[in-house]
Amino acid sequence: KKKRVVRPVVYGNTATPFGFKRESDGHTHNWTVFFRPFLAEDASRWIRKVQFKLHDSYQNPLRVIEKPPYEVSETGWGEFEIQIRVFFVDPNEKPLTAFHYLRLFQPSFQLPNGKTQVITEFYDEIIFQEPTVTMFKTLTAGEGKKPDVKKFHNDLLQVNKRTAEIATLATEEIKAEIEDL
Ligand SMILES: Cn1nnc2cc(CO)ccc21
Repeated sequence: KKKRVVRPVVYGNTATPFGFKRESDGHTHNWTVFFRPFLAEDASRWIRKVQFKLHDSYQNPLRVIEKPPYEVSETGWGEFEIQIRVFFVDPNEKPLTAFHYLRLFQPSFQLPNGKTQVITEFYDEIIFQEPTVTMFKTLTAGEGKKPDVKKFHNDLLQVNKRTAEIATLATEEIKAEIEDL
């Protein structure tokens, strides 16, 4: 019987304008690109490292993050595609590649402190087909934990609905597994 585990994840970026164009290099924004599990769990138990491939004209454009939080903060002036590669602890799991188009100008939100911030988040799910027993234990250890809602900004309802669906699915799968053991 297929032992499949689904892990909800989120990736995207935030950006804040300087409010001026920096004389030295023409930069106008601070930004942070990130990849994180949707549930508040210690992702380093199943994620070995995350690579963010920036625009080639950045200093050492391939940024490797070995422990959470898996994010890169930079300054810049333009929007461009960032390749995100997620490497797993389980050597049998091949790396996941995702693409995120860095957004500096919208969708912009007014933060409680009155500051304007661009926030863009994409919700995705990593499907582990037939993980090893160790991996299965590690992956299901994060089950049912509440998501770190404070970090969420958009389509929260949709994300919650989907998460509930996944939790139900995963629970059914685990029940079926237990019957099969
Ligand atoms: C495309 N873009 N936008 N902002 C950038 C900043 C650098 C580093 O000075 C390189 C490329 C950039």
